[in-house]
Amino acid sequence: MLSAHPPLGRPGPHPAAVARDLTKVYDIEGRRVTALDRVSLDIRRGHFTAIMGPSGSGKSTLMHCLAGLDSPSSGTAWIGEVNLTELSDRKLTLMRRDRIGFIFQAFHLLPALTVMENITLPMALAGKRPDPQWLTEVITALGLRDRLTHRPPQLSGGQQQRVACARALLNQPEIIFADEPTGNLDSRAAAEVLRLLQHAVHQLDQTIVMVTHDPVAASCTDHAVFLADGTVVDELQQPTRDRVLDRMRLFDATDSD
Ligand SMILES: Nc1ncnc2c1ncn2[C@@H]1O[C@H](COP(=O)(O)OP(=O)(O)OP(=O)(O)O)[C@@H](O)[C@H]1O
Repeated sequence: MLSAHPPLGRPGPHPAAVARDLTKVYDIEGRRVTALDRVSLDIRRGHFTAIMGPSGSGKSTLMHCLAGLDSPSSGTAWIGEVNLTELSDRKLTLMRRDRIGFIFQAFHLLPALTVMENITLPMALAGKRPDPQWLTEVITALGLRDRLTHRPPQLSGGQQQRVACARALLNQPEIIFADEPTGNLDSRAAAEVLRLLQHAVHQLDQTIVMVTHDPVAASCTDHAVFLADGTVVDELQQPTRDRVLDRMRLFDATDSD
């Protein structure tokens, strides 16, 4: 299960996740669609990484392969030292449950459960008890102390996404994958969720990978990776909104060529 992967040559601690030559080809009624074409990438531990690119560029496919939600046609994905492509389905399920956190655009909370029950459910299903001190810290950091007995339908979208963030953080996963986490929120609620994700990375040492279309969201990250046609075409360190917008305009220019 443990195997070394070739380093991309960057300094720093062992990456939280690694892609090497990840390729994903879909076959739709005899028509082959290459969603990922030999993508190699290191996700740095303790960093906030954005995955950006035009619609259909392969962002979700890359995230799903890195998170063990989908299997590549060829190439390898690691979480820490574990090669996902060598895991059985059962071990992959345990890996996702125990070591990976997820935040989705549509929150995916259970409406009949309270906020507290939603936050603690994944750990309860894994037969684990949260560390009480950490639970309090997460609930406080996400501003949910007064909401714990509420149910999701009683909350705004921003509040629901904060519950989903708390649920993802509680297990202290090695890495959190967030798929358009601000896609359903107005700009104020989005800014709040992004601030909390930044806080989780910089104060709580969490690693987060976020797929986003939004240059403002990308500007909250430490590193933006740009995909086009299933390949990595650019990366920006400490991206600002304007630099991300400039990069996105290049895609528009290429599209209209
Ligand atoms: N299950 C699937 N079956 C067939 N083709 C797929 C499947 N999932 C994705 N694709 C194709 O793979 C390519 C990449 O899709 P993907 O969803 O990863 O892109 P994306 O960058 O996340 O797009 P968006 O920003 O619109 O969500 C697209 O051409 C898409 O049509």
